Amino acid sequence: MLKSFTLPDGVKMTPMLEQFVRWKNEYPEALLFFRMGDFYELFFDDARVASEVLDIALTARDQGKKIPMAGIPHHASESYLGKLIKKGYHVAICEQMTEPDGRSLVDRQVIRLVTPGTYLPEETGNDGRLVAVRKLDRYRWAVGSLEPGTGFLEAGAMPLDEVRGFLSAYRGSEILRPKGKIPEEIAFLIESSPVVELPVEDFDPAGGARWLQHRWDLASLQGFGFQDGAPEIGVAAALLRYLEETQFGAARHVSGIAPVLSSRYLHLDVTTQRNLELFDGDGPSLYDILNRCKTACGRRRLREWITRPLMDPGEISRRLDVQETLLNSSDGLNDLQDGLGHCKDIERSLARLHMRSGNPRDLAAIRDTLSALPSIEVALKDVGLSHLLPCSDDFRDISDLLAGGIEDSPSRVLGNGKIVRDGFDDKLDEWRGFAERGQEWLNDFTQRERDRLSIPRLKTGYSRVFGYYLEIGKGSMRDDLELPEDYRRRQTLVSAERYTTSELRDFEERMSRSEEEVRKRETELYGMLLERTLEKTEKLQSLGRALGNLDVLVSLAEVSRERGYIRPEFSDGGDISIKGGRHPVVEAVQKEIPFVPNDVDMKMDGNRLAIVTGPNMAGKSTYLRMTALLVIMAQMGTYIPAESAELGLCDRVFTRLGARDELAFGNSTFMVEMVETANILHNVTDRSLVILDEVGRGTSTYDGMSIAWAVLEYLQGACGRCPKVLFATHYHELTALEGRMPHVFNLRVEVEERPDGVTFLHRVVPGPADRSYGVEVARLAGLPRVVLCRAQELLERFEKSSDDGASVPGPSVQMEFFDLKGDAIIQELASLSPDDLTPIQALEKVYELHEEARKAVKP
Ligand SMILES: Nc1ncnc2c1ncn2[C@@H]1O[C@H](COP(=O)(O)OP(=O)(O)OP(=O)(O)O)[C@@H](O)[C@H]1O
Repeated sequence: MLKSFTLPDGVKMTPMLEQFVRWKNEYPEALLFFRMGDFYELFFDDARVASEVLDIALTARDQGKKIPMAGIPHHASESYLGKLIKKGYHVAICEQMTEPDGRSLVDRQVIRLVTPGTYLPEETGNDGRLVAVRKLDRYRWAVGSLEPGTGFLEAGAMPLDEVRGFLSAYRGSEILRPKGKIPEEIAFLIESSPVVELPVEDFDPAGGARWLQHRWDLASLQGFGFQDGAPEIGVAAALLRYLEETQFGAARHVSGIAPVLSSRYLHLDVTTQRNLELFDGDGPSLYDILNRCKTACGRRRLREWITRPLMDPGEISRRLDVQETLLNSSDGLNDLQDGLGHCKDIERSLARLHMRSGNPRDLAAIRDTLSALPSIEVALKDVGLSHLLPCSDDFRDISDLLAGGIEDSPSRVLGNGKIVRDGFDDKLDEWRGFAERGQEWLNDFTQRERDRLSIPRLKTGYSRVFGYYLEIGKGSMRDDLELPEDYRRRQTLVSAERYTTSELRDFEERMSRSEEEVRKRETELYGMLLERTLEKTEKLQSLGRALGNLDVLVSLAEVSRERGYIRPEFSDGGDISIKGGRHPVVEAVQKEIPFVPNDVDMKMDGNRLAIVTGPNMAGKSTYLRMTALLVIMAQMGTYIPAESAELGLCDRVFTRLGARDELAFGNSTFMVEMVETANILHNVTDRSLVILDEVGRGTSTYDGMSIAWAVLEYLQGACGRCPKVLFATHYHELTALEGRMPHVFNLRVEVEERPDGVTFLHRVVPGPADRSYGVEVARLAGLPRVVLCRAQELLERFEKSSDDGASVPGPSVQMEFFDLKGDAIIQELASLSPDDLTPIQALEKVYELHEEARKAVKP
């Protein structure tokens, strides 16, 4: 519980401070942006935080400096807000609700609570997202996500590994969860995210369903694909309610809910997304290579496509068909890129307008996009792809209205610059004309007064405090100067006197009225344009979605055109056959060395477990990753870098490649390696592709090799599934498994041995590698000569003693461990049913197995 805010000792309560304290106590966890004229002021601790995070001056409101204060100009508040939100702060915006009249206290109210997940900055690209998670029981979790920027709400119930994938896909989002201890299964995934704890009742499915039905005026949510009582509905309702509560209004742009259907997508768990560097990595990611999108809607959608490749061949084909059409028409592709270049992020603009953080520029963004629509429509029609966009006629009325109504570059803020175009509204034009003619009148008046007083240097001017005035410099104040009777002194300056007259006062009144009228009328017209636009929310949202999808398809086609990708074919079986495959990122980055294409051939009922050996640096990892990336790209429905490819659909890509993040949470490298391996072994399916790079490396050679061997054995048969596995290893002993185990085959990455060292050919060919060349690679890396010589000497000695079966135990000793006796004991153990044994029987069994095991270890 946060302590309620009280004024520090010695600070005198004033009406304004009373207002501050009241609002601060309503939102104790947020920094309070307290609007005072043209500034948002922060006080006390909030001011200290803001001053430090934003690097702005910390001043004080009172002479005793007991009220620390920091100010942010209202018109520049967005960027400051962004910095605070990025650091995880919540900000409550407390606005002035009445105009200051100099007499009574201005009324103030908090009108919006900005949080990391609900923040929609004016610049696109850093949108927040809300994610909610709730543990249902030992096996199931309910999760959901809400994109305030587009209004997309989804929810689902799923097992832990899928939840982890889901959470990792949306890492860094604001997480909503029921109050209580963080379930440790997901702790490492959410610990670095801003987390909001809500009462458990907020996640109640029945209450949530009732609320959503009422909210959307529906009798049931079954139309969205949710059964009555589905637990994920509670999560969805918690998300939407939180958004509405922070925005102080109905988020009308969230108008439905989609199920998270794990069977619809190729599942990529947290580790895989990171290991394959789909989005971030040390260098460019897959996203970076594929992203040629022109719009923020497209970039958002591309991320989604990469995170969730498809499982439906029909849907994949439809995406590929569009790209094929675009690739057959270079002109069409270029025209579409041009057209999309004029589109803005209308999904976000709509959301911002709904959430009251929008401004006239958001209407201009919608207008610009609608204006670009006809040219895109023509380009699509020319290539026969009209069905990809809603018809532009649907938007003609709103497009014309906005085109005629909104200035080219309207002011962001109402009442501070032009928003509505001249010629759009007679009344507005009239008042504007009046205000403009005012300047002419003032010029005439100035001239008249100069003539009347014979002071050619008499001036007129305007100050916020004193209004319009006539100014006579001290130098023009002749002794005989008699000021006309209607001159009233307003202000005395060192060098001049300022006056007003009744005529000037009348003018001032007329001017201020006309400015006020302009502001009023413009606000009315803006409100009307806004309302008319928001009436089209659903249509505009689907237009935004369609433009985003089109942008991705155009982007992918452009990359394929440039890099010579091909269309993958899909087959019903589960085989993977790729001819001349290339790694999309390595190929793009490594410009000076041509990428050596390689084949991948794995059969469901034939060779499906490849043991990939070869020296360090030969290209084993690259080959493994390439295979995974090509499968992912193909199922995203994009062309791939290869000569040809025929693929069966994969439902999961698992990878065990490296360990990074979790080290920070106290796990050793080996532990992380084993946890990830365990996850794979538990969840692998017939249609999974498993990429294992040097499993067992993190421990002693014999432990490591034993584990690697056992893992392979398990994947080969004991798991009861038949996944496709690529297993890169330096344990050459494992290559002996080809022929001993069905489905296992060897691949090696070739090198050329020369007298002066080795050359990496990066070519993957059948068969096992004969040795590691580790010492040669160490030489290439520049290890001191003396170390290299010693290493070579030791290597020869180890190899010799291994051959002799002498002091250094050879791998063959270890291999026997897995032989028949051990297997028999395991079989025996597995067949036991512990619950059916009496304690005596159990003890007897332990003695029996112990005896067997002893014999197996010491025959
Ligand atoms: N097919 C290829 N064509 C061109 N260059 C390649 C190819 N494969 C790999 N390389 C280059 O070789 C480098 C090393 O590759 P990679 O990391 O895959 O080797 P590795 O065999 O897994 O090494 P280690 O066993 O040390 O982990 C890559 O960074 C890349 O620059």
